[in-house]
Amino acid sequence: MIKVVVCGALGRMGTAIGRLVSESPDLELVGGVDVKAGSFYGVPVVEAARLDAFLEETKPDVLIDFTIANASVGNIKAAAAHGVALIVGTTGFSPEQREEIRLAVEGHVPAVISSNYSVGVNIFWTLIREAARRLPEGYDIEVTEAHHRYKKDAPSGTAKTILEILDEEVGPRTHLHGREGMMERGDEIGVHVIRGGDIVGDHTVLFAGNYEVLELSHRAYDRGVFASGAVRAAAWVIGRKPGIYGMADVLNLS
Ligand SMILES: NC(=O)C1=CN([C@@H]2O[C@H](COP(=O)(O)OP(=O)(O)OC[C@H]3O[C@@H](n4cnc5c(N)ncnc54)[C@H](O)[C@@H]3O)[C@@H](O)[C@H]2O)C=CC1
Ligand SMILES: O=C(O)C1=N[C@H](C(=O)O)C[C@H](O)C1
Repeated sequence: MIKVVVCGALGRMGTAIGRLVSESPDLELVGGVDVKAGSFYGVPVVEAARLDAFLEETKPDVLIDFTIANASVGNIKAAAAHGVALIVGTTGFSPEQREEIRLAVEGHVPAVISSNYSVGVNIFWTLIREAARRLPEGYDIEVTEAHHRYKKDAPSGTAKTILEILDEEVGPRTHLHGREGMMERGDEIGVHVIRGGDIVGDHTVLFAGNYEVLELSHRAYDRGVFASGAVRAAAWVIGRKPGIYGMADVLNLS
């Protein structure tokens, strides 16, 4: 059995992941970590300050982190120091935090890090790459994302990954976050963020040319799509060489 600890256990994603882990025949949920102690699915949730001691006590094989960027970096460092493999779904890292994570993980433990664990979004990213690569010059590009009212980071991690893909395929362009006032369109990529209600996660890329628009969209209807991808990654990561992997590696898309 693969022993799993979930960081952010009492959050929206932690709850969904904990349920799937507790129902899996191959995984054992040994506990959770959150800001306050509690319990979930019959196992303890310990306070964040007790993470090191909890890893020492329970000796999990994998830690799944869906928290918040500032907390996640420390959780990743703690797991790597204990030789625990990682699944990281948290978004909103700064470039400096990404570098801290790279240094903590590389050469120490295998880690899957992805801004989106849904199968559909991982295929969506490949379609965006393909469209950006094949379309001739002259198409204007706009990225839109919509999420629930409680989401803290903007733009979403998934939208940032979309921008990285577009930059790789069409060359780096300015990312213009919203528009207001008088301005002429240049060759920037417009980025637009919507926050409201209980929207689970919508992303759209528009390639607008003369007399035609190519629009690629993904819409998540339930967090289960992210949770099941993260749990699939947790089973996959065990026994891999130390280093950073993406969900494309788990799904064999690369
Ligand atoms: N990669 C993916 O597929 C997905 C990523 N996410 C990302 O996952 C993260 C969490 O999202 P939600 O579950 O919606 O947020 P949430 O706010 O519902 O849950 C986060 C939980 O982390 C806890 N937390 C904060 N500091 C902590 C610490 N030091 N140690 C342990 N727990 C701590 C909070 O108390 C909270 O319970 C966000 O960054 C979000 O963008 C969300 C959905 C899918
Ligand atoms: O916070 C969320 O809810 C989500 N966050 C991820 C992101 O920032 O891209 C993935 C998904 O869209 C849901």
